[in-house]
Amino acid sequence: MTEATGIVGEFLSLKADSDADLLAMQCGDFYEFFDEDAEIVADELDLKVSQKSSHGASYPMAGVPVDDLTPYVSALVERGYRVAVADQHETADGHAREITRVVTPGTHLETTDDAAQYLAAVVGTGGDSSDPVAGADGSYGLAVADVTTGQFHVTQLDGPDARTRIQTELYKFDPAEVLPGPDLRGDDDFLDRLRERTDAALTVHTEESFAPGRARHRVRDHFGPETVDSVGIADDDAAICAAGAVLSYVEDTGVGTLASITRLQSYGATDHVNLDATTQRNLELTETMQGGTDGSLFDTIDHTATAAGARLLREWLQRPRRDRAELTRRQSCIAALTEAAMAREQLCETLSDAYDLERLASKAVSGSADARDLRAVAGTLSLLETVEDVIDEDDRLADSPLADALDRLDREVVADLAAELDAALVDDPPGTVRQGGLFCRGYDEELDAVIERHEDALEWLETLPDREKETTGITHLSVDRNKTDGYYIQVGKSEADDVPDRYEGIKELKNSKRFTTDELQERERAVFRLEEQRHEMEYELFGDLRERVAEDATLLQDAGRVLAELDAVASLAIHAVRNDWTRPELTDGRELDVEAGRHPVVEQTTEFVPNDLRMDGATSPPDQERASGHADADRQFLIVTGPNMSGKSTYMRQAALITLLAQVGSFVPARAATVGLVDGIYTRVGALDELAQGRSTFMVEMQELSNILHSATDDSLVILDEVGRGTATYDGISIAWAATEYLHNEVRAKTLFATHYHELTSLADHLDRVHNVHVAADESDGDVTFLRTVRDGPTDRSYGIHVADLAGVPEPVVDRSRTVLDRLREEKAIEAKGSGSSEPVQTVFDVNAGGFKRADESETATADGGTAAEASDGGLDPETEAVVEELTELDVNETPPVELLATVQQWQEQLDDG
Ligand SMILES: Nc1ncnc2c1ncn2[C@@H]1O[C@H](COP(=O)(O)OP(=O)(O)OP(=O)(O)O)[C@@H](O)[C@H]1O
Repeated sequence: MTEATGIVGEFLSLKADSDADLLAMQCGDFYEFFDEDAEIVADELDLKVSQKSSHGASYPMAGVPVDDLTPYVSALVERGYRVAVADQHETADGHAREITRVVTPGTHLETTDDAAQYLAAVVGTGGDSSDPVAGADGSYGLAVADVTTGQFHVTQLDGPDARTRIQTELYKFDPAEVLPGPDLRGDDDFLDRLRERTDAALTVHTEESFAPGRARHRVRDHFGPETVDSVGIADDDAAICAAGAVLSYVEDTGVGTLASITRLQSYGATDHVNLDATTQRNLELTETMQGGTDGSLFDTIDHTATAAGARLLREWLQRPRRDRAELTRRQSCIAALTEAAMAREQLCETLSDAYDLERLASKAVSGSADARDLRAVAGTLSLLETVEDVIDEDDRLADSPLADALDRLDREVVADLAAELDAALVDDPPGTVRQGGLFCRGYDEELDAVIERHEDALEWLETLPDREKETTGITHLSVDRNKTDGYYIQVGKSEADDVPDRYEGIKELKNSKRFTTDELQERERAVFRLEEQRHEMEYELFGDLRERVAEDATLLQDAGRVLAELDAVASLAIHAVRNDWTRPELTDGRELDVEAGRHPVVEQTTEFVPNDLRMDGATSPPDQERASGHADADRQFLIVTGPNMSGKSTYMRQAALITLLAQVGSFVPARAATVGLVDGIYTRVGALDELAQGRSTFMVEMQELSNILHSATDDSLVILDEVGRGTATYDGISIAWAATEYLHNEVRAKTLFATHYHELTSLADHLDRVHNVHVAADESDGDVTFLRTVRDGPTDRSYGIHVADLAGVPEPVVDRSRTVLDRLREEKAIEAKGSGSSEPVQTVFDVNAGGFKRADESETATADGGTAAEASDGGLDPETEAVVEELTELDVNETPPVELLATVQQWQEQLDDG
C-alpha cells in the first residue's frame, strides 16, 4: 500500500508522534478521526463512518463538530482511551496543526463524575520485592493529584512491608490512572495486584521524570523550596520522585491544569485509619459487594446538597482519621447542627445553590471556563455571606467550630472577586465566549463605545422595514438576515415588481423575492465590522477576567473546601437527626463499648433489633497478664457463634462501621458509644459460594488472613467471618484456632470472630481476653425464630438445616438431614434408607463402632470387614449397595456441611432411580 499523503498522511504522522490511543484532528469546523481510529470511535460512540479518498486510496473517516468535541472525548476517556487532540491554527501561508493536549483518565478535566479523579505516581527505592505477601523493606513514595480540583497529596513509607503498605495507600484513592515508577514497571506482582484492586489505567511515563534530581527540581520549582521543607518531605526522595513525575505528566499532557495544583499536602502513615481494599469492599463503603452503589454506606448517609460536599464525604469515609482533635472538631460541628434545626435547613438551602468551586478553579486555570462558569463562581462566592449570617444568627452554630471554618478565608478578597465578576458579567451569559453578549455595560469604556455603535447600527436595521414600507408603499416587506445572504429585504411575490430601482434582486423564492440596496450593504458591513470588533473585544476581556479568576485559584479552592465541609457535616447532622444517631465518646484507649447499636445500612430497611457490644479498654501488659494467669481479664476478643442467618455478620460489620463512622467524626447508630480510636480496621469475610469455587478461593482467604496477621497491631480492629471454612473441617478448625491464638497472644488486636466451629468456643476457657457471645434463636417444634439478640456465652447448636429449608432445598433432603443430624447428635447411628421393596430394609451405620449393620441385626460389623456385601446378601439392591458403600467411605468430620447435604441429596436420587 502506498503511504498516505495529504490530510490522512498528516493525521497518521501526528498520531505516530504521540503515544495516545486515539487522535482527534481539527479540520476546519470538525475534528476528524481517520483510519483505524475512525472505526474505533464509530464503534464506541455510534458515529457514522464515511470514506475519505486520498491519492487513490480510501480511508475510513468519522468526525464531530468543533464545538461538540468535549463530550465525545469525555466518553472515550471514560472508556479508558487516551485521546490526543490536534488543533488547527492559522499561519502566514495557510494553516498548521499540532497536538495541543492528550486527555487521559487521570487528567480529564471535563469529567461528568462528581467523585474525585486521581492521578497517582508510585515509586520504590531499594528493598527486595521477592516476597509478594509481606512486601519488602525500602522506601516507597506516592503522589496523588486530582487535576479537576487541584488536590495534591504526597506520602512516603519506609521500612518493613513498605511496598504492601504503599499499595494499600494507593487503593484508598481509587485512582483513575497510575504512573508506576521505573522500578515497579517490571514488577508483575505489583502490577497484577493493582489491576485486580483498581480500574486504573496504567501509563508508562518517561523515566527521566522520575529521576531524583530532576523531580526535586520540578517540585521545588512548582511549589517553592520553602514549601517542600515546611511540609516535611525534603528528605523523602521516593515521595519527591513520585511528586515530580505527576507534575511532569500533567504538564506533558497539556491539559493546562498544572497551575491549579497549588498546595502540596503531605501526610504521614499515621494520619489515617488503615483500610485495605478488601475491607473497603467488605464494609460496602461506597459500593456494595454486588458492585452497585445503592445500599452502600455512602449512599445511605449522603444527604449533601453539592457535588463537592458529596466528594468530601466520600473521601472521609474512604480515609477515616486518627487525629482525635480533628474528629472532635467535626463532631462539634455536627452536634451544633443537630440542635439548630432551622439554621441547618437554611444552611442546606443556601448550599444547594452553590457550584463546585474547586472544579471551577481548575477550569479557570486551564482556560476552559466560560462566562457561565465565572457567573457560577461569583454566585457561589456571594453565598458565603449568607452562610456567615446563618451561622452568626444561631448561637449554637456561632459558638461551634463551624464559625472558625469561615474565618479561614480572606473574606475581603472573596467579596472583591465576587463584586468584580458581578459587575463584569451579565446575569445570564451565553454558553460560548466567542459571540459576545457577556459583559455588562459600564465594565469597559471602549467596549461600551463599540456596543453603542453596534446597537445603533442594529437599530437602523430594525427600523428599516417601517421606513421602506412608508417610502415604497409595499405592504409585505421585511428585513432579515441569514448566513449566506447576510441582511436582505424580503418582498412578497405579488409586490415584487413594484420595488424601486435602487433595489437589487439577490434571490427568488417561491412566494417572495430578496433584495439588497447600496445603503443596506454599507450598513451591513458596518454591523459585521462592529460585531466582529465587539466579539473580539469581549473575548479578549473575558480571557483577562478568566486569568484574573485563575490567579485566585487557591482562594476558590479554599472557599470550595469550606463549603464542601459545611455540606458534609450538615449531611451527617441530617442523618444523625433522622436516624437517632448519637455522638460517640472518643478515647485513646482500646475500648469499644456500644449500647443498643445498629447497623447503619440494615436499619434503613429492617425493623432492627439493637445490640450491645462491650470490648474493654485497659489491658494488663502481656507479662503481667501471663504472670497473673487470671482467666477473667479484659474482654477484647469475641467469638461470635449462632445459627446461620441469625445476624453474626451484621453484628460484626456493625461494630466495624460504628468504629469507622466514629473516625469519620460522625455520630453513630447507637444509644451510646465509647470508641477507642483504632489505627486500622481489617476484615476477612467469607462468602458461602467460595465453597463451590474451590481451592484458589481458599488461597485468597488465606492470603487475606496472612495480611491481617502481618498488618494488624494492638490498636487495630479485626473482623473475621468464617475463617477456614473453605477447606476441610479439621484443617479449617485448626487454622481458625491457631489464628485466634496468634491474634490474642501476639497481635493483641481487638477482634470479633464469627464461626460455625463450635470447638473454638472452648478457647474462651484458655485465653484470658477471649469471650464468647452468641446471637440467640428460639427453636420449638422444628421451627427456628431468630431473635437477633446478642448474648454472652456460646450458642448451643447450629441451625443449618433450617436455612436449607428456607432456601428451598427439596423437602425429602431437609427431612432426611434432620434425621441424620439427630442421629449424629445422639451419637447413635445413621441409617441408609433403602428402597425398591414395600418394606424398606434399613442398614445402619453405627457411629460409635464405625461400621454397618442391618437394622434387624443385633451385631455390628466393621466397615472394612465386608459387611456391606453381607448386608446385600440379606436383600439389598445394587443401587442401595452402592450408596451404602459410599456412605461407608465418607468421613463426616472431614466433609464441609454443604457438601454433605449435596451428597445426601445425590444418594436419595440414586435410591429413587433404583
Ligand atoms: N439485629 C438485627 N435486627 C434485624 N435484622 C437483622 C439483625 N441482624 C441481622 N439481621 C438480618 O438477618 C439476616 C441474616 O444476617 P447475617 O447475614 O448477619 O447472618 P449470619 O449469622 O452472619 O449468617 P451466616 O452464618 O449464614 O453467614 C440479614 O438479612 C439481616 O438483615
